[in-house]
Amino acid sequence: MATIDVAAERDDGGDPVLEVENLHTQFPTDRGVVRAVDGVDLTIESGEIVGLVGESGSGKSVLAESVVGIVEEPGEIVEGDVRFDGESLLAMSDARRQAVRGGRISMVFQDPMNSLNPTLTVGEQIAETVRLHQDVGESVSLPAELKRKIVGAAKNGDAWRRAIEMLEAVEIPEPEARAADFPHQFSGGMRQRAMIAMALSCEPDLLVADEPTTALDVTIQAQILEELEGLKDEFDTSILLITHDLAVVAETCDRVNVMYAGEIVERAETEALFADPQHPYTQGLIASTPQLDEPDRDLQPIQGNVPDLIDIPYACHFAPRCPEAERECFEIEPEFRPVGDSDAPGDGGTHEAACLRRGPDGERL
Ligand SMILES: Nc1ncnc2c1ncn2[C@@H]1O[C@H](COP(=O)(O)OP(=O)(O)OP(=O)(O)O)[C@@H](O)[C@H]1O
Ligand code: NI
Repeated sequence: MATIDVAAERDDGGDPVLEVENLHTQFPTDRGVVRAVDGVDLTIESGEIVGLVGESGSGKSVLAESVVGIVEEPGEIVEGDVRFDGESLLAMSDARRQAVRGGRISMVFQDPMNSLNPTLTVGEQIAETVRLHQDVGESVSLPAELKRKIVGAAKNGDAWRRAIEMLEAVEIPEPEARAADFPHQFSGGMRQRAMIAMALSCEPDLLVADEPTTALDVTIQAQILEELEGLKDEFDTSILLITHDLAVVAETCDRVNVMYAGEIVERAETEALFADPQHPYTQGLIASTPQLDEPDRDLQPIQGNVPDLIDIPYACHFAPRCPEAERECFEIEPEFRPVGDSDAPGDGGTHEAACLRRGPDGERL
């Protein structure tokens, strides 16, 4: 029996790190219940970068906050599950949940100034995270591999040295000198790198990055995304990358989930999504976004706005803005089904959309 357990523990390549199942997260307000996440399924396999895209107000950040456990009160998860490494985060004890979320899941936000402490040097903050993580490693039963890593880090020297290594890993020049700087002495791009260093310093299995480069100029953004990809390999971290920027997704992600008004409407390998977008919302998003390879193409904005998530009276949330909507779209809840050309590169039958008017093999219904 013991050998089976060990083998099962070691052989975890390709298993989902994160499984979000039928998740509903809501905020009660004076005006009614905001259904910010309204029945979302989403999976991240080990070693993947998975994108989550959609217009402002579609519920991306609330989904991320639900995964990381920082939904703002009185908001709460009212239905569904979030499983990490096969184990329900919602069902586990508070202590264990805190240990898992503190040690194995990290989050990076758009504005690092809100997450970095202005009164501590950057090095001190990263070192503190390293120390905290070492404590977690002692007090909780973690997989053997992770424990080895933690013990390794401790042996490597103190937390300060580890902090400098992390700053070096995210390519902060002169990391030893810069570790003694305060956050305001860093440029925007460097602060974002420092945030990523801090998030990765506990060697998480999952990094949730919510618009990590949106505030930065395009060149720095590209550099940081490239680094994120490198760090993913170096630290063996899976990444959920949230953005409203399709170009970022195209550059960085293995798979993409498109979110609209609290729901996922399409998911596919990145290549298949861009080569053959299926859901009218995804098609609208792509048509309204400048593409690197066709910078001169006319942009077609999607008509209308993301609806108020308080009371959506129609079955397909996109129906009122959809050029192809018919009466049934307002009445019948669309289920996910395979769409597009399953023989196309990168498809492999994993391209799915929730639209009554789409079927397999590029069928228009
Ligand atoms: N604390 C809160 N109280 C009430 N409603 C909230 C709260 N936080 C988020 N919402 C609502 O949930 C919905 C989804 O918001 P969310 O921030 O997740 O969107 P988003 O897709 O991340 O948008 P953006 O691209 O602008 O970041 C919005 O209607 C928002 O007003
Ligand atoms: Ni957001």
